Amino acid sequence: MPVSLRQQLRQQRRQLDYLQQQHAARLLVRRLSRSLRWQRSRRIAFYLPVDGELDPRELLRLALQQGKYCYLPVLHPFHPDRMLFVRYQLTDRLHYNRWGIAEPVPSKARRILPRRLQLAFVPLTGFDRSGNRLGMGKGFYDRAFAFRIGNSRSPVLVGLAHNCQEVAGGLQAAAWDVKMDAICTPSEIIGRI
Ligand SMILES: Nc1nc2c(c(=O)[nH]1)N(C=O)[C@@H](CNc1ccc(C(=O)N[C@@H](CCC(=O)O)C(=O)O)cc1)CN2
Ligand SMILES: Nc1ncnc2c1ncn2[C@@H]1O[C@H](COP(=O)(O)OP(=O)(O)OP(=O)(O)O)[C@@H](O)[C@H]1O
Repeated sequence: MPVSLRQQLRQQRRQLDYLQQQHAARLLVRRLSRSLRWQRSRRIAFYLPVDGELDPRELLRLALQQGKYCYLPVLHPFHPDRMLFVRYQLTDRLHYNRWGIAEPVPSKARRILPRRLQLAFVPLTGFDRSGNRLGMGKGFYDRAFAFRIGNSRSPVLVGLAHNCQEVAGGLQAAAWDVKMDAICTPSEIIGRI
């Protein structure tokens, strides 16, 4: 995997200032909350942003208000390369994982199997127009949604990204890479949701 490309893209998103981040997050809500896919989905995975990632928290608040079931990624307490999805509600206490990302407590009763999600918003460092994604480099999302490489069509995977995260020349996909069904940036939705 191209370490320097990942680093370069991470640096670019980190350089966006507070107002640019806020503006991007608002455009994202406007764009996605109108979509039929959003309206039809009751079980949705979000993430809590770090490192300049496009901030889906406004979208998360809207989903909670609308009575949807919302889930966040949590690093598996015993398997270092696995990630769980855990239900989140506004009153929940969050804990910081080893990379400083806030997570709910992964109690068994609140977990959901990734295949039961209807829609998942996926963080990324880079994307191309074919839905290829470059992540943080640990393969967590690729492993969690590996079943989508077969013929499964659900959940719909939507990568969220700032415009500056587009890799114009395209990304080389590895065999294990799970493609996004769509990429949503503040200015457009690329692909079908
Ligand atoms: N907001 C958010 N949550 C997420 C992810 C994500 O990309 N964004 N993940 C998506 O997978 C998982 C966490 N994956 C991560 C993978 C690497 C690093 C990281 O910062 N690594 C160090 C160096 C690597 C190391 O320690 O060996 C670094 O980049 O400095 C952080 C999160 C689950 N939660
Ligand atoms: N389905 C899988 N099963 C086993 N290992 C996997 C799987 N998917 C990815 N990996 C491993 O994870 C490593 C990192 O993959 P990659 O660089 O594509 O991560 P990423 O998509 O950028 O990261 P992330 O999903 O954490 O944001 C690879 O070396 C690969 O061996």
